[in-house]
Amino acid sequence: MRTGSDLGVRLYAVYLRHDNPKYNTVAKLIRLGLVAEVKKPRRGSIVLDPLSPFPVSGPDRRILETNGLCVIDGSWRKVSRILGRIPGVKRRLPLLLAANPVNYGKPFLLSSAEALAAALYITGFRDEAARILSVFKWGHAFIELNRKLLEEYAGKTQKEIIEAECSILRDNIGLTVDECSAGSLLAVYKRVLESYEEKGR
Ligand SMILES: C[S@@+](CC[C@H](N)C(=O)[O-])C[C@H]1O[C@@H](n2cnc3c(N)ncnc32)[C@H](O)[C@@H]1O
Repeated sequence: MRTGSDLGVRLYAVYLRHDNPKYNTVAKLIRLGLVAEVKKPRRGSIVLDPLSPFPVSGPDRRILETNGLCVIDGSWRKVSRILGRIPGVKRRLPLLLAANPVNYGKPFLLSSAEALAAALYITGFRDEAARILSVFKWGHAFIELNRKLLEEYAGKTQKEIIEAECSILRDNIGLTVDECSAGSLLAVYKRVLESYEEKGR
């Protein structure tokens, strides 16, 4: 079996063990040797944090190649408080929809496996993204559901990705041109996260 280190990108997880390991996506990826568990992110690695103002973008590929990619796996109720204290090159993902059975169709907040796969896809590691998703029964649905969006973001700069997200949100939730910026997108995503925290997912 291929391991995290021969996927082409080193994948890491800070695994906080907040939920049932039977249903946890990172627990499975660690078990299969596709992701290495770490106590804190490796120096210089990209850390996936939904509250970063900066989206993962094409030029991040070089950082992934040299320093790897890290996910912080915990309960959505607790993880936002913890994320702020974790060091690293923080990146959020652009707008995508979850395809896992718990949150199917819901925007922005993805399972750890989906988040890793999305970052890999956007930075041009499509085979690696497919490999990560292939170990879940529902994994293929993530790319199918998000193919158009992923293609729109893949290889683009942060500025281009923010523009793409703004036009999607303008069409779907009526965000106005004046409002649309990295900061206003972050405010939208913060509200999404707060609603998850309230519902206790
Ligand atoms: C909060 S944990 C929940 C994991 C879930 N229990 C599971 O089994 O996969 C999900 C992690 O994936 C990453 N993630 C998910 N959605 C993201 C987004 N929109 N932007 C950046 N990172 C995201 C973050 O590291 C986040 O802490």
